[in-house]
Amino acid sequence: MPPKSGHQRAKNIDYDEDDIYGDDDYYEEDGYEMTDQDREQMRIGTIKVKEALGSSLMVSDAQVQDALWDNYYDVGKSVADLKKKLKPAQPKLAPKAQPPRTSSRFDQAANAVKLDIKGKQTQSHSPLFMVQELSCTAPILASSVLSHQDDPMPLQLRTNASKGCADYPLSSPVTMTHHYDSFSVKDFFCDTPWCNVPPHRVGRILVEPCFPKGGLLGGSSKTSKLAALAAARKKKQEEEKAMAASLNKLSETQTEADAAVALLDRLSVKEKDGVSNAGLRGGGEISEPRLSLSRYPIRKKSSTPPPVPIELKVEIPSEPLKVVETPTLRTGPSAFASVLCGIGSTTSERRTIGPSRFPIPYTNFPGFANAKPFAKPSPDDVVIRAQAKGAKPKPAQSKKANEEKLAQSIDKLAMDESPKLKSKNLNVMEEFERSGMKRMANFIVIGHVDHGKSTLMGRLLYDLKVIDQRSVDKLRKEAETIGKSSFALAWVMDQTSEERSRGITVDIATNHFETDKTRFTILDAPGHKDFIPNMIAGASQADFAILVIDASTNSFESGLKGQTKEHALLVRSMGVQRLVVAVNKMDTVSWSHDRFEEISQQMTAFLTTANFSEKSITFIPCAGLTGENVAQKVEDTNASWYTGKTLIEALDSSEPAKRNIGKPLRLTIGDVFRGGITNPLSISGRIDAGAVQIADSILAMPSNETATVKAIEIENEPVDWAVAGQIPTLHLTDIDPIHLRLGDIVCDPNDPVKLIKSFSCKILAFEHVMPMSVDVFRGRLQAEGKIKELVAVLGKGKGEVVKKKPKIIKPAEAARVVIELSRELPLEAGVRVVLREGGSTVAAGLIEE
Ligand SMILES: Nc1nc2c(ncn2[C@@H]2O[C@H](COP(=O)(O)OP(=O)(O)OP(=O)(O)O)[C@@H](O)[C@H]2O)c(=O)[nH]1
Repeated sequence: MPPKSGHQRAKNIDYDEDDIYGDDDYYEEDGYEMTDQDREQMRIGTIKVKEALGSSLMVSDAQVQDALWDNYYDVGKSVADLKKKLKPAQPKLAPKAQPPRTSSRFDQAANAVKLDIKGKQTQSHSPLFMVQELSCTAPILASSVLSHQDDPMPLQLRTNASKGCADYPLSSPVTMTHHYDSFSVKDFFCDTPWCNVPPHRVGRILVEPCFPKGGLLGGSSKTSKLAALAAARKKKQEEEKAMAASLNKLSETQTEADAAVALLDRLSVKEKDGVSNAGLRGGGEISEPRLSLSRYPIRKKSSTPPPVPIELKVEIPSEPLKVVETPTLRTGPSAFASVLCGIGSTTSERRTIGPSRFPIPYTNFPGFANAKPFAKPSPDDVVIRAQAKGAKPKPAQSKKANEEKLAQSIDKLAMDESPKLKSKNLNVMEEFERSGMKRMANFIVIGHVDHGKSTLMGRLLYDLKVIDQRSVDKLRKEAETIGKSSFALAWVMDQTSEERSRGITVDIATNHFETDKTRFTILDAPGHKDFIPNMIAGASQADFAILVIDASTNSFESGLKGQTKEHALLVRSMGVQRLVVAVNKMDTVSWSHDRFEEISQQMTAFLTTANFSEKSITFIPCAGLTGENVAQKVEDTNASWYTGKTLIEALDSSEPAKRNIGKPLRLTIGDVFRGGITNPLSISGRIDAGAVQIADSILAMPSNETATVKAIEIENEPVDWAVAGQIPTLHLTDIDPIHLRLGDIVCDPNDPVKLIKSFSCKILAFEHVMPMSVDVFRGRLQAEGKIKELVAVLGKGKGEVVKKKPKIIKPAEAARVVIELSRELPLEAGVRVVLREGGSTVAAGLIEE
């Protein structure tokens, strides 16, 4: 039978729903049906409890069963419970107020529980609290706080030792009935099993340190030092204690010789009235022994008995111990000191000796007092003066002259690290003519983006065996891996990772090939409008240009609106006169003759208006991807209408550009190389005019710094000289790399290019031009500037003045303008510049005298 109210409650905490439910939702009423086994246990238990209680206590069956229920049928506990419960109530002691400092953590926890209980009580008038299970092996407080709103019961605290605690019977298993106000922490824990554990069975938890103690093998040395200090203090205290104890003992047994000896070690006797320590050691009587507790540790008593008992009378001072003065440990004077100073051996004697006891040597000699040994020059001085008289007098030199001489000598000391370059003093013009070398030509490949410039050049190099099959296969494989297999040939020219990943050319790429007649340098320009400045830089080095046009439907037309026209205009502005127009991708239009004709006509019309002469323009149909009509004739039957030249043949038949070899050196720097082991600093670029040879001195502008040409290479071959039209690599010395930048001009130091900030030039307008801000490009050199003045509109043919001081120059008009730069640039007459504004080219110009 369940307890009278039938309220068996259990705290039902669903941790997952912990946050969802409020406090009241935690407690759930479970109806509990007693099993047959319960009933049988209850019956037997009731009989046993009643037997145990005997007739002394009047107890009802219900009470017994309540107790048994509460104690899980434990007869002993139920008996104890009932005995306690049915005893007349003891007057209750008021719980002691615990000082806050001594309250244990348990107390604090219990207080917290109490507060919690109080809080709950304000909601329900008489809650029942049960501390259900307390494990004694690991005393963890498992409290189940149960509330029952409908049951106005007084506060009950019920404890129960778990099964494992049967060995430790509770001294007073209780069912306490208190009003909640009188509930105290002491009551709360009074019957906990661990309170009654015999001391000898109380276990101790030893916490092993996680880390080794400080010391040699690890840990902080700080700990070990502190430990050592503490140990030293402890030891000292023990010693003092031992000393006091031994003194006490000594006072009782003064005659014990070994005790006296031990004590002697702790005694320090002050020297008094000339009585030395030696006297004490000699066994004399000690008049005033003083203890020096700190200096002399207690000597361990020898296990062997002393051979001769020494009788000593030791007076133990009755007064408190005083710390005595440290005995003087100074030794007596050495034999040498005694002889020299004639001092007695005792300290007192020494102290009384004054300076009079140190006689100054030689003072007894006659005339000592009047002697003036330093009045005359020393024998050494006499000799030096005599030598000085014999030497010739030096001419007086001014300070400045001395400094100059010193500087000269330092200059002589300075090591010339670079071996002096010897010039062969060649007549380069004669050498060039005598060499019979192949014609040289640099051409720039221009055209709208993706019209197939790089592919065409890759094919050209491949067909001419400049690159081998293996390299092309490798490029094709690499291109396939990123899904751009059609770009494999283009990658022969586009070598940077950016160019390959983007599939466009970014900067000028150079390569070389040669035919029977000519050595060609390819300058592959980017087609994208963002890289026009790079294209301009390439154009400044070109003798002629290949304009690549995509023949496929709509591509040609979109190119005309894009960079096809702009590039053509720019190269013309840069002085390029000859143009090979490669009508590319003819395979995409099945080698349509009509398409080729259409493109040729439209382009001729445009190019002639851009100042190209018709006879200097050649149209070649080709397909760079397939290689048709590049190096080999096209075999496609659809192309039977074409009987003209291949692209290579067209290039080879072009007239070589005129070379200005006889003019002063002008080289535009196209590249600067640093960090080579044998050649730490090199530049490359096209020689626009003049010639250069090894050991020549050159001047870099605008830095205005000179350098020496250490060596020259053309197409990786060492040479002694290079002339206009070639693109050599010059290895330099005697200059800091910071003075050399792309676009700078290398010139003859005897005939340098001037730095100018303002100039007059003839321009060809591509857009409307008026007084405005422009970016001025001279190859890769660039500076901000302003068109300050529109001087005149010029006739296109002869350049005569058509209109003075125009307000605006229309596209395709020629004009003379004055430009002012924000900074100085190396510019001179005959140099071509490009004027750009807001990302588009507005005009190209030729600087006038
Ligand atoms: N069908 C066909 N496709 C071609 C031909 N030539 C080039 N292409 C393709 O055209 C695309 C662009 O070729 P590129 O050589 O990179 O063009 P590009 O003019 O050098 O491009 P940018 O240097 O970025 O201006 C590639 O996918 C080529 O495979 C051709 O003759 N026929």
